[in-house]
Amino acid sequence: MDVLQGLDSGEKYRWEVKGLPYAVELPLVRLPADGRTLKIASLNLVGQIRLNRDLGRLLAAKVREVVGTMDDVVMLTVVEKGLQLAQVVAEELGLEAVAVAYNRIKPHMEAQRRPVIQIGASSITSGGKFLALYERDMNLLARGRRFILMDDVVSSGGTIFSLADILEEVARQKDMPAPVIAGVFCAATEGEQSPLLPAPVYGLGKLPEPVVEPE
Ligand SMILES: O=P(O)(O)OC[C@H]1O[C@H](OP(=O)(O)OP(=O)(O)O)[C@H](O)[C@@H]1O
Repeated sequence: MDVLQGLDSGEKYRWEVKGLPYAVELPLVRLPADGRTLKIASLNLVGQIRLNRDLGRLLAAKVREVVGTMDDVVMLTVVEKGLQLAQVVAEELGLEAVAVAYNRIKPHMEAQRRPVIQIGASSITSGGKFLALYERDMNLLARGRRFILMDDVVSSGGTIFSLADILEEVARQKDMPAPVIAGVFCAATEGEQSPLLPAPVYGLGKLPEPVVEPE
């Protein structure tokens, strides 16, 4: 069964996840990266209702197993491709809200009048980017004692490092103790994970190492 319904053309990677009763046929795509071309299996969960639901339920079970009670935990996630997955996980865990890092400062954040944190980041797919956190999410994070970081994919770890930096900055601005990250959760890890990541990474499945293509 191809839950992506064969809507992507071209070569595919068959992605299998323990506990998921079907494999997912991911398109292999080529990305520009520092003057090179990287070939990756593209997991894009945007708009994939069934896949987000099924992966989200599995991931929520993993969070419960690792983190235990959620009473003191706030989830921090990041736009764009991880957001629908985070929604399902949060619903499964009974959370009323999660903190979200946006990819830019937006007008409704009233950055001239209210606190906003913006930091640089990078990811395998986007290269250089920005993450922005605004007042409401800063205040939500300030209620946490432990934190979990949630994304669809962890590859170079650049996005996760920047989410951890955001948490540190919230702690600094809110005069909180150093943040305790109880785990990093994702649908898939890609390639080898950096040993410097701020917490253990719990992925449901693995994506193949990106391949540098010859010029
Ligand atoms: O471990 P990394 O190398 O940081 O890669 C993983 C990140 O890259 C992708 O996001 P992307 O930057 O493409 O942004 P988007 O989700 O807004 O499209 C993905 O959704 C993760 O957030």
